[in-house]
Amino acid sequence: MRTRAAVAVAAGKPLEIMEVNLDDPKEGEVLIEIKATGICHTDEFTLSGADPEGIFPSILGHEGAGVVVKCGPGVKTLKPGDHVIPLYTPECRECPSCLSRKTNLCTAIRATQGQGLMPDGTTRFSMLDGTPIYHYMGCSTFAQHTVLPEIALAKVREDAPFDKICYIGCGVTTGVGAVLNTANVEAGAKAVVFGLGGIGLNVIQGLKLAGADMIIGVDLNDDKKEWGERFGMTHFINPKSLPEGTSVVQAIVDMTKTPFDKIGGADYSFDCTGNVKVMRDALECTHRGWGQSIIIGVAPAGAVIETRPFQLVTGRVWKGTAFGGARGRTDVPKIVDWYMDGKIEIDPMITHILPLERINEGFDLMHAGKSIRAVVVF
Ligand SMILES: NC(=O)c1ccc[n+]([C@@H]2O[C@H](COP(=O)([O-])OP(=O)(O)OC[C@H]3O[C@@H](n4cnc5c(N)ncnc54)[C@H](O)[C@@H]3O)[C@@H](O)[C@H]2O)c1
Ligand SMILES: [Zn+2]
Ligand SMILES: [Zn+2]
Repeated sequence: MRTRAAVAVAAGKPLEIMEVNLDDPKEGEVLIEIKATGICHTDEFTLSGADPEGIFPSILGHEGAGVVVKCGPGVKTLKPGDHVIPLYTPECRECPSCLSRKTNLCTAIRATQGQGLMPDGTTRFSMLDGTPIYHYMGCSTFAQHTVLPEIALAKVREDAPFDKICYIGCGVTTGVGAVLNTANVEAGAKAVVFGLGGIGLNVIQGLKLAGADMIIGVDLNDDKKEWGERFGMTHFINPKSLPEGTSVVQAIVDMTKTPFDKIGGADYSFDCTGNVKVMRDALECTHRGWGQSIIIGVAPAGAVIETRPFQLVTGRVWKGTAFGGARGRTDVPKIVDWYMDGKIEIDPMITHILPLERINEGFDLMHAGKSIRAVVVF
């Protein structure tokens, strides 16, 4: 069939809207119609050329929601008409990683997904002249129709609006999941969130859901204070506004001290900036003996994190998380329920809605720091 897509023709170039060929789903694959897709920072990272694994031409996008149109042979758990959210972290429930119950990083299709291919090693998309177009993060949601393996689709309830729940395909789950799955934050905790963008705000609402007492947000942009407070942040620090000689680490340690606990430090911290210097501060502002710091941000190629080993010897823990530690097919439908039940918010974070033809404006808004999430609707 033919469908409409925004194609990333080369690194650093705007996306081009064009008609493309899309082949039928093969064994274990499903063809879906995308109804809405968010534009995430990671799409921008790849489009800019900074992603060493970026492949072109490709169809980017990994934060979508849509409807099943056609199932390939052997598909058992989905049927035409089902509402689904594509998963860049699939859940096969059969591989060593899935069976370990210790990670969400399913390895069933990892190798081909990283090469922009379906599990059989070929692509379903091509240009009208036959040139293959690569898949992206196994999802390629910047197309009106796309093909995914069955194990990379979460079936969700049919009354949930596509233009909101698409955000659960990455940003919401990453932020909320980092709190609930990776850090396992307990009620009463003191936590710090570095970077109050589309991910950090979801960490904040996850912390509120977990019952954290103190939620400190850190951002270089003062406009983010109001955004953070909107979702439950209790304190804000702009590192640029601290008194001369006070580090952000010292400021956080001081804020978290009590008459009983004169050591101070956060119980949990989250990096949502991708800056390795911020990651170090995030570790070092946590409490001696038990503080945990979770890395969510994606750093530039070749960047390394550093700290003194003594920080870990004295009980601090450094962790990272992908897709918020969520097992997609199991957890994503539950997060959709939380949204529909009003336990988490999405609507205010969708700051812009655009038609596919204007998708490049969504990237411009992100560069300018003007959007939390821009969503493309088909
Ligand atoms: N681990 C995962 O599964 C996963 C999933 C999605 C996104 N990400 C990554 O998460 C990061 C955040 O994504 P986003 O969409 O929220 O980005 P964003 O651009 O919307 O937000 C980043 C925020 O960090 C702030 N910031 C930048 N430098 C800072 C500094 N030095 N100190 C304090 N604040 C600073 C910015 O002002 C901005 O508000 C990105 O690196 C993205 O690639 C990771
Ligand atoms: Zn993303
Ligand atoms: Zn698996």
